[in-house]
Amino acid sequence: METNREISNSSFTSVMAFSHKCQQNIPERYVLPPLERPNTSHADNLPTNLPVIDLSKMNHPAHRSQLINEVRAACNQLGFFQVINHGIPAAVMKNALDSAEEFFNLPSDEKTCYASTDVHEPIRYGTSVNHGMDKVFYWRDFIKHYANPISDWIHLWPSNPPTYKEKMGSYAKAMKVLQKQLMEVLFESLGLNANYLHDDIEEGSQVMTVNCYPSCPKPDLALGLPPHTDFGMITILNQTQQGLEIMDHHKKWHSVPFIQGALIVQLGDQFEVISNGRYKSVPHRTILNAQTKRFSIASLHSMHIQKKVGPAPELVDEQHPVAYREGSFARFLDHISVKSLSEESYITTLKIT
Ligand SMILES: O=C(O)CCC(=O)C(=O)O
Ligand SMILES: [Fe+2]
Repeated sequence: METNREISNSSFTSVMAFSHKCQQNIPERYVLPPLERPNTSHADNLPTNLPVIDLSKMNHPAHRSQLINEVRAACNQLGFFQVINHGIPAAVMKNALDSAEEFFNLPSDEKTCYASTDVHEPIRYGTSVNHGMDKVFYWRDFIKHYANPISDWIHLWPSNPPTYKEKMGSYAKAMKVLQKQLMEVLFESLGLNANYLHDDIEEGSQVMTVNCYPSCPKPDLALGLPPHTDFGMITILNQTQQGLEIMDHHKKWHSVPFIQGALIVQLGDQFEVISNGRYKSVPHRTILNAQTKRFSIASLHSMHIQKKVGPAPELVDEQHPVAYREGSFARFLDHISVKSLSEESYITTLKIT
């Protein structure tokens, strides 16, 4: 019997392969309906002051409360901020992005051996197909792999380029440390103990999604990734150049500026539920560039996939009644939720109206 991996392997065409062939036009199925195109859906191209937070304040008792206030303001406003002085060496960040680029530049058959559409596979190479809208494809290739605990999974990660495991592995470990620090700050910003859910976070899941957005001859007609929210607690993102857009509470899109050395932090749906809706997960999407390829690495941190997540009892009172039912996010092995696209999103089903 043919396995899922063999089937998708034999019929798989990457966007990278298309982008080599398509000099002028893109295949019809990548062309979005006019209202979903990047330039027609209220994209805000004016520079905006999106929050940038200096994490070195974390280690100075005199400055920590200022940091907590900045994080609270950013999360109330957007569910998004960038961090600088986060302690991750520049070489670790660069090595991971270089490994991503080397991997995607490999000949097709070295990548398609990881191709699968089965979200249970611990390592998966693919192109984006939007959930439930099977006519719409998005202009990116990705490789996704489990990282927690890294010792259980790293042997499955690509062996070529030869330093991939080591470089991406160091980056994954650094992200795990950073997410714990961020989680403490985030919980404090909600008035919770910094060690809130400590054990659950320790045993939680970490998935690395490594994205390649090839240059696109018609960047106004397609998207790299559709609008979505990440389902987990937080996502930490490292990128080679600008391309991410986030949506504010007025449904206005903002381009996220590229800041050398910074990392992007985004709140996911699980954090929205735990915060009892005080903070909202941030809808985001990626736009394309006619000239250059863009690489990004999203480190997705969530509660264990089977764990039921509900609002923190400390955040429920008369002014803030329970806003979400408790539920497990097990169906989101693929990590992408669709809050901003559809009323049928999972988080909407948990919401108590
Ligand atoms: O590439 C980016 O900037 C965003 C990636 C992303 O949203 C994801 O992998 O979920
Ligand atoms: Fe995302």
